[in-house]
Amino acid sequence: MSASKIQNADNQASVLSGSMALAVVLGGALLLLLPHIFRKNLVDKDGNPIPPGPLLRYAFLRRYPERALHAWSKKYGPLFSLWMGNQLFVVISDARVARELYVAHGAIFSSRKNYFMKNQVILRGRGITASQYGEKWRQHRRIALRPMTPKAMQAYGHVLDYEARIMIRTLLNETRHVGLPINPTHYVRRYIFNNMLMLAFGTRTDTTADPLIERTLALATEFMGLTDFIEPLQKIPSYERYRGNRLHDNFIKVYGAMILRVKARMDAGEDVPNCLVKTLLDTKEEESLDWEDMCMLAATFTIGGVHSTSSIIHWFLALIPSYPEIQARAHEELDRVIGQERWPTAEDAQSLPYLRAIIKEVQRLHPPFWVPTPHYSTEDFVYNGMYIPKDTVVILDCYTLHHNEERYPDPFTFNPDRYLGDNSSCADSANLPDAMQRDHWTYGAGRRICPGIAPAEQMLWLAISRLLWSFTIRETPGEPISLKEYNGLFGRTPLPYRVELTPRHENLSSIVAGEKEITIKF
Ligand code: HEM
Repeated sequence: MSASKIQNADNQASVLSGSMALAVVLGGALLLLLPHIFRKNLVDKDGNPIPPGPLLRYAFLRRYPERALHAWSKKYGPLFSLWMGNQLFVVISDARVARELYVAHGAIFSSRKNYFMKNQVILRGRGITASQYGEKWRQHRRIALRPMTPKAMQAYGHVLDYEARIMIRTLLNETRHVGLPINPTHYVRRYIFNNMLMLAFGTRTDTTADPLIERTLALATEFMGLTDFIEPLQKIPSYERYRGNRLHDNFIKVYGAMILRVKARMDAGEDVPNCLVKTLLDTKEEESLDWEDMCMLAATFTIGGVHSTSSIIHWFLALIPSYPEIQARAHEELDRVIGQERWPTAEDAQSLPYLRAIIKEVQRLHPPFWVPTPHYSTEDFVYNGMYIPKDTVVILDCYTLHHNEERYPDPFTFNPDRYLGDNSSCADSANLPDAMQRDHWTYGAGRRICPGIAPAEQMLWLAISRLLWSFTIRETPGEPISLKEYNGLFGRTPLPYRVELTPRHENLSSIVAGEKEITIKF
């Protein structure tokens, strides 16, 4: 063999050994990566496997996560599992399974994962919503529920009534003075925000331009937007971590200042209405509450109520112009039962079944969250031969639950008729023994079910019944409202829109006139 041939053969051999080494390295890397790419199928000591689910692991679910969950539920059934990184998720898409796990076995499925961002950095284990199941959560929830008992809510009746009047009056004035059409966002948010301020702090804002509204809503939006990121990065300083710490400090600063103002009013002998903060100040020694407990409770209570409740009113206003025949039926019921001389009050709810059905149907088709706050399991459990290990995140797939054809025939159609004959409140409906009879799952389920259902239902009733009594609500010509798109990954509000509000009664101005806006100075 000539010297040059030998040289070529050597070259080829080294190229070959180079590519083999590369293949070995890549193969090794792939082997190491496989467990991070594909699901792990765990089994318990009796051989029960975890619920079936997709083959791959996911870092996160993109926009419209409900669509992916719905598709998977069709493929894998009403209880499936999903790996998000190294965390096992179990997804419930059926009413009976939801009741079995969340209600019948609530002692196992009522905790929260100790998420880094929301729980550890921002709320520091406080504020009910992110607290793990246990004594502190139980104690804080019991305290927060005090201003929302049926008796306490009766005492608030006139407050909610008053705020609904102010909302309609402001809308009427704006449509008159500024001209049509109108973006309802500010008005609806302020209505709910004032109610929440009364419930939490015994105070209100007297103008839509009050900077307090923007400030606290911005904090709430930031809270909802900040989520966890990859675990090793959580240990090192990062911008996200800085934002979480800053939000914690801002909660203390803003809500702490508001608590101190209530205290100053109480110290000055002012008759502060019953509210969460008054309860906290009165019982802080007896309940051993520290300053962070108080600030975080006030913050999450306010945040919990504002976005969720106002989002449903937004969806109602976005939706109703597309259904003139449904709006006409609601107007007919209002004219027949209430008439023109007065407008609906809280006491009229039982006499207006079609209106109540509309509100339930809006909540079914457009809840503020398709995936309510996840629960976390604290013991191993076997359901129907499927193993749910301790430390599993459990989520309620409300999109699939709310589009179940057996429970809601023709589920994608907005059809309030399906709720005619359902006289129960959402709170009572959640306690029905047959989960398939429950109206909807918008408020979650089990021991962590939303504690604010009673005020939320009353706020929704007063707002929606009075909007319908007062106005004909139409889409603005040339500005179609999207009912498919929405803002937010976890919370859902419609994209910004404007509607035309045409007063239905000559005496509307005199009905909403009268009382001056109350100013309560902090
Ligand atoms: C229409 C309005 C509302 C909706 C749709 C709603 C929905 C929810 C949902 C789905 C949960 C999670 C339930 C679960 O973990 O299973 C929740 C929890 C919570 N909500 Fe609401 N909510 C609303 C209004 C309110 C109001 C008005 C308040 C306060 C007065 C409030 C305070 C809370 C609190 C403190 C929690 C945490 C409960 C816990 O973890 O134990 N919510 N809400």
